[in-house]
Amino acid sequence: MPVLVLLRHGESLWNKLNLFTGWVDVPLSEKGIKEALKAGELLRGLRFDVIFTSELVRAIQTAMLAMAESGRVPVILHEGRMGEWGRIHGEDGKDFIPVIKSWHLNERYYGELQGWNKDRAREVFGEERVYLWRRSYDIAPPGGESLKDTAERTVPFFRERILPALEEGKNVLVSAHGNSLRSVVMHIEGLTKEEILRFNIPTGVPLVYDYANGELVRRGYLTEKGYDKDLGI
Ligand SMILES: O=C(O)[C@@H](CO)OP(=O)(O)O
Repeated sequence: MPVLVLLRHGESLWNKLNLFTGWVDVPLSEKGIKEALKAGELLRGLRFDVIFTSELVRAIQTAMLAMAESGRVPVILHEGRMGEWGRIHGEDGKDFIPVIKSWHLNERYYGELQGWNKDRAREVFGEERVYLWRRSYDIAPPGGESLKDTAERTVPFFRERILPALEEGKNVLVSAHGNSLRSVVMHIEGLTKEEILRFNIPTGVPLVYDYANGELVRRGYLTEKGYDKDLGI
């Protein structure tokens, strides 16, 4: 039975500084690197056939680090000259996992909030307003994307690229972001606008689904103690 794993990147250097990040392309912190390696350890029993990541380095790093000790080598499929010159020829190079990057999986574009400290933003704009910008379905931060706007690019990508891979029987890892993954989970689980307000995904904890008879069935968050089915909403 094919498996879908959704993985929010480990802590980034801007998560650590409590700054709104969005499309600002910052790397993982040391804690984030450890979280990614830990996720990889937990996922060791699964053999992934394809990996999808956003175009942002924190998601790419997370996927690569998680796969570091998997016994197989994740290889980014670049386009253009990089793609031509990076082609694999020898038989020995066969055991790789294709990594497909797409901006469709990028974090919500945070517009004018990118670079603001989250506590400072609450002081200036008020607790309630900032909460709605961050967690509501259709209230967009100034100049940025609401979750609904984000879903307009993540969900078609999910339908057109990720679901077909599952239908082909492939095990799929998706390494992306808090809000881009919230929009995907909202779609998979059919969450309401009220439920999505309360839903957030922890960094570096794999959320696992089984794909059976055209349906995704939640196995839950994979932790050291096993699976935890509770989405916390
Ligand atoms: O800053 C961001 O890009 C995101 C994820 O860290 O913020 P939020 O905590 O509002 O989801």
